[in-house]
Amino acid sequence: MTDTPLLKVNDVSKFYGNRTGCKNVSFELWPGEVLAIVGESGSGKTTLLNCISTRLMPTTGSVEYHMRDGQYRDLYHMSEAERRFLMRTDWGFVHQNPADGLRMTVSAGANVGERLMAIGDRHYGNIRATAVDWLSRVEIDESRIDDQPRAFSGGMRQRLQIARNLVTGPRLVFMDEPTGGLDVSVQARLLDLVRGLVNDLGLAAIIVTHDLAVARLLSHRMMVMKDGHVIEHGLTDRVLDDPREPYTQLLVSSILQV
Ligand SMILES: Nc1ncnc2c1ncn2[C@@H]1O[C@H](COP(=O)(O)OP(=O)(O)OP(=O)(O)O)[C@@H](O)[C@H]1O
Repeated sequence: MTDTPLLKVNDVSKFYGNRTGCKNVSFELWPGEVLAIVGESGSGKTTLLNCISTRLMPTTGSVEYHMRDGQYRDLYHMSEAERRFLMRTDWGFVHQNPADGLRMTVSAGANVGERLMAIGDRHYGNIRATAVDWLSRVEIDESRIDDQPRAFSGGMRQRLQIARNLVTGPRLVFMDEPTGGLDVSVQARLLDLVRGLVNDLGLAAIIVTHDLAVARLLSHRMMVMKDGHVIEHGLTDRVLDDPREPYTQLLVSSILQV
C-alpha cells in the first residue's frame, strides 16, 4: 500500500425525496485495500456504493479519486465521457446478477475481449489469447470460450463477469453482493477465487454484502450501516470479534446463532 489514498469520500449524503438513502458518509480507501459495507436490507449499502461509483449522484458531498497521472479529481465534477472512460479502464463493477454485467447473447470470449477492445486493443490474436488466459484464471474451461453465458450455470456466469471486469487491469472494483443468489458451495468457491485474484492483482475493492462471512473472508476493513448512517467502522477482525455498537453486536450474534 502507498501513503496516498485511492479514494477520498467526503460527507456523502443521498436523499430520495424525504427518505434517507445514506447520510454524512466519509472515509478513505487505500490502494490494495478491500472494504466491506455491511448492514441489513434498506440500510443504505447499495445507495452508497452507487454514489461512490457515480452510478447515482449524491445530494451532497464529494468523492476524490487518485487518477493514474497522480492528480485527484472530484468524480462528480467530471464529464460523463471522462466518467465512462474511468469505468471502462480503471474500475470494475461486479453486479449481484451476472446478467446485469454481461452480454448474455455474445460468446464468453467476446464478453472478455470486448472490454479489451474498448481500451484500444485491436489485435485479434492477442485479444483471444488474453480471453483464454482470463477464462482459465476464473476456472472456465477453454472449450467454453465460444458459448454464450446464457448456457452457463450461475456460478460460471459470475466468474465470467469477474473475468470481464478484471481483464483491463482495473485499480478499483465495486462489488454488489457478488455471491448473492448462489448455492452455498458455489459461493465458497467463488469467494476463494475472488480473494485470490484480489490479492494477486493488488486490487482495491468496495464490497457490499449483508453476509458477515463474506466480509470476514474478503475485507481488511468494514463499515456497518444502519438507517443510512455508518454506525461502526474499523478493521474487519476487530469489528467482528469485538463489536462496539450494540447494533453490530446484535448482527454478529445473530450470525453466530445460526
Ligand atoms: N430509487 C429509490 N427511490 C426511493 N427510495 C429509495 C430508492 N432506492 C433506495 N431507496 C431507499 O433508500 C434506503 C436505502 O436503500 P438501499 O437500497 O440503499 O439499501 P440496501 O442496504 O442496499 O438494501 P438491500 O440490501 O435490500 O438492497 C431504503 O429506505 C430504500 O427504501
